[in-house]
Amino acid sequence: MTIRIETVAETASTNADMKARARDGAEEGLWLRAEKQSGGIGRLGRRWESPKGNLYCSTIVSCRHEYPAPSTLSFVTALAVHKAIGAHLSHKEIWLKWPNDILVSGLKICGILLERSGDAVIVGIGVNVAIAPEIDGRIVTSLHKEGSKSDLTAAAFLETLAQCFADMLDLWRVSGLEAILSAWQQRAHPLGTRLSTSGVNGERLDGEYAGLSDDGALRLRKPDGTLIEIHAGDVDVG
Ligand SMILES: O=C(O)CCCC[C@@H]1SC[C@@H]2NC(=O)N[C@@H]21
Repeated sequence: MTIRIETVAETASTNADMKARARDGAEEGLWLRAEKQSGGIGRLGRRWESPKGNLYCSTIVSCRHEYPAPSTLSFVTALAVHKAIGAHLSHKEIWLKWPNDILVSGLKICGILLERSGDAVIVGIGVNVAIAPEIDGRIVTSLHKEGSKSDLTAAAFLETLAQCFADMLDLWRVSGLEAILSAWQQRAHPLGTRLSTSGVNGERLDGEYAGLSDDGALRLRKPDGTLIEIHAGDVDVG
């Protein structure tokens, strides 16, 4: 796959732009990056603060029935971001948190948003490179705060990320979901970590992390010992 990166100074949302490009026949390998976004979109209809200094980018993945389910691209993307962050913060503990969060020093450092567009999936990634804006009232972190080179730019980080993403996409297509979920679980916070989940209907459930199911659902051990599977929603550590 040939990687091609296009950068604009500002747009509303790189995901929205990539959807339009997908309708015009954009091909895999294309990445759109904006130096800032005026209408960045987060998961569950939230806003994504997008000041200059951080990475805002989107790419496109074509899906076919012989590949794993499109929704599992969230694990592929999280693994790619994890690897790219590891390349710039080699001495830090970097954990994956279901469904597609990356935690550095226990704090959120990026956001991933997958959107369907016909037979393709638009993968949107925001990474706090230089600035750590408050996300939903939570303290978050950035690559600079965690000790990356202070001159690391969003553009340079995307060069690393686009290659990591191409590698993980290959693993997903060639070795399948089992290999991806196994790699994901090796990089997740420890088994037994206390989690608090909020489902789509707002219902909260507390329990301990007990790994993933074969299709990528979150396994949660409730205080009474029963095991449940979570297929959608948000998860907090602790
Ligand atoms: O809520 C989240 O955690 C996901 C945030 C995803 C933000 C990225 S920034 C690049 C792309 N364009 C958008 O409008 N959103 C995604």
